[in-house]
Amino acid sequence: MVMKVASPEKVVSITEKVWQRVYGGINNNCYYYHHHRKHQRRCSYESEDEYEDEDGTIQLMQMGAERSKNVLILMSDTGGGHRASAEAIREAFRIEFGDEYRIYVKDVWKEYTGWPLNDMERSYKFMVKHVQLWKVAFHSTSPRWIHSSYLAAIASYYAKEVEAGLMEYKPDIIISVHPLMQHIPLSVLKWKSLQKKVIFVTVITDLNTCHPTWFHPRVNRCYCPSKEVAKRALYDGLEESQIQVFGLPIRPSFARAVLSKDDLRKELELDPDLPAVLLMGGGEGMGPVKKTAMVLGESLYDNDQGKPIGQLIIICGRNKALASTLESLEWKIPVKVRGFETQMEKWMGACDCIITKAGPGTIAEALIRGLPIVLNDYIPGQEKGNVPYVVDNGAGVFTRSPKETARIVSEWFSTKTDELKRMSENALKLAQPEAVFDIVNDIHELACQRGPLANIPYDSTSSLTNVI
Ligand SMILES: CCCCC/C=C\C/C=C\CCCCCCCC(=O)OC[C@H](CO[C@@H]1O[C@H](CO)[C@H](O)[C@H](O)[C@H]1O)OC(=O)CCCCCCC/C=C\C/C=C\CCCCC
Ligand SMILES: O=c1ccn([C@@H]2O[C@H](COP(=O)(O)OP(=O)(O)O)[C@@H](O)[C@H]2O)c(=O)[nH]1
Repeated sequence: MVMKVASPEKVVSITEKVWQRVYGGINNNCYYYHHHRKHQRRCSYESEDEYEDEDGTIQLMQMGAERSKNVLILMSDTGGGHRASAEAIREAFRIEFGDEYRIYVKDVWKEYTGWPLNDMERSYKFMVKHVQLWKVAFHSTSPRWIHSSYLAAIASYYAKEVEAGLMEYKPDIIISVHPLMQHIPLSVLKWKSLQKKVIFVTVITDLNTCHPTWFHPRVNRCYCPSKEVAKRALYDGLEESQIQVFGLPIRPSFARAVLSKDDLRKELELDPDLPAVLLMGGGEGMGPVKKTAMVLGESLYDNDQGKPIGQLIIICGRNKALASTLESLEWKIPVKVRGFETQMEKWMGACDCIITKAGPGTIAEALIRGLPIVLNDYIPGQEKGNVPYVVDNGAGVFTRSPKETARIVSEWFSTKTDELKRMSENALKLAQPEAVFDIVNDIHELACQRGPLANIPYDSTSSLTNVI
C-alpha cells in the first residue's frame, strides 16, 4: 500500500499559496452607502474563487460572493439584563445592516453542555437568594488564577460539546454578553485555530464593579459601558486598543420611542393626570417589591383631601407569585400589576420616576427615559458599584427602607417637584441611547478590517486550518 505523504516543502508551498490566494488576490473593498441614520461602511470582498493544488485538485473557496455574516451572541438568562442586551444588539444590527448579518442569540452552555454549565440560571437564582453565598462566590472567584484555572478545566472537559455548539452557527463573529462566556469559547477557537477567522468581542453589561471574568486578554474588542469599567479592564491587562467605551447596549426601541407620555398613558390605560411611579425588580422581580408597594399604596393617598396624589405601576417580571399576591390586594390609589413586559420603553415612558434594585439594564433604560431612580437594593459584587454611579451623578437616591422610599416618592409628587425635575435632567445627561449603534458599527468596522481569511466558508476552514 502506498501512502501519499506531503513533504514539508509541499506543505509550506500549499500554505503560501493559500495565504497568497487569500491575502494577495483579494480586492478588499469597503464602500460607503447611505443607510438609516448615517454613512455606513459596507464590506465587500471579491476574489477569484478556485484554487488548484499541485495534484490538480480544485478546491473551491467561494470568497467572492458577498454572503451574510453569521453573528453568534452568547448569553444566559442569569438575570434579565444579558438577554435584553443581546436583543438590543440583534435589533441594532438589523436596523443598521439589514440582512448583511444573520444573528443568533444563544445560551450554548444550556443547549450543548452538562452540569454545571447547563444549570447556571438555577444555580444563580439560588445563590442570589442566599445573598451571602453569592457574595463569597463572587469575591472568592475574582483572582485570575482561580477563575482561569477553573474555567480552563471546564473548557477541556466540555471542549467537544462547546465546539459543536459554536460550530452549529458557523459564526464569523462571536459576541459575548456574559461574564462566564469568554474563556471557554476562546479556548475552543484557539484549539481549532479559528482565531484568525472568527472575531470575538465582549460587551460588558455591568456599569461599574464587574467581575474580572469579563476581561479576557485575547478578545478583539472589549466594549465597556463606562470609564470606570474601562479602568478595570486596563488594570486587568487589556490593551487600550482592545477597549471601547460607548455605553451599555439598550434596545433601540428606547432610543427611537416617539410616543408622548399622554399617548402612552392612554394606550396603557393609566390615569392621564396623576404622577406615576414604576416599581420593579429586574427580570426576576427581585428585591423588596411587595413591602414597598404596600407602603406606597398608603403614602400616595392624601387622607386630608381623600384622594390619591399618585399612581403605582408594578412590573413583577417572571416572578408570578409576586404578581398574584399583589393582584389580590386592595388599594386606595390606582395600581397596575403586570408580569413580564416586553415593551418596557412604553411603561417607562408613561411614568415619572422608578424604584428598582440596582440592575444595570433597568438603570440604563431609566436614564434614557429621564426617570429619577430610587435604588432600593443591589446584588453584592456586580451591582454594588451601580449605586454610586446613579447617586453620585445626581440621577437618583439609594435607600433600602420601603418607608423611606415611599416618603421620597411622595415628596417628589408634592412638595419637591423641582428635585424630581433636576434629577430627571441629570438622568438624561448620563443616558447613552446610541451606545448599541456605536457598538454594532464598531464590530462592523472590525469585520471590514479583518483579513479575507474571515470570508472563507467554514466548509473550507478545516482544510485550511490543517495546512496553516
Ligand atoms: C474558592 C474557590 C472557588 C472556586 C470556584 C468554585 C465554584 C464556583 C461557584 C460559583 C461560581 C461563581 C461565579 C462567579 C462569577 C460571576 C461573574 C458574574 O459577575 O456573574 C454575574 C452573573 C449574573 O449576571 C448578572 O446578573 C445581574 C442581575 O441578576 C445583573 O444583571 C448583572 O449585570 C449581571 O452581570 O452570574 C452568573 O452568571 C453566575 C452563574 C453562576 C453559576 C454557578 C454555577 C455553580 C457551579 C459552577 C460554576 C460553573 C462555572 C463558573 C465558573 C466560576 C469561575 C468564575
Ligand atoms: O417585565 C420585565 C422586567 C424586566 N425587563 C428587562 O430586564 C432587564 C433587567 O436587567 P437588569 O440588568 O436591570 O437586572 P437583572 O434582571 O439582570 O437582574 C431590563 O432590560 C428590563 O427592562 C423586561 O424586559 N421585562
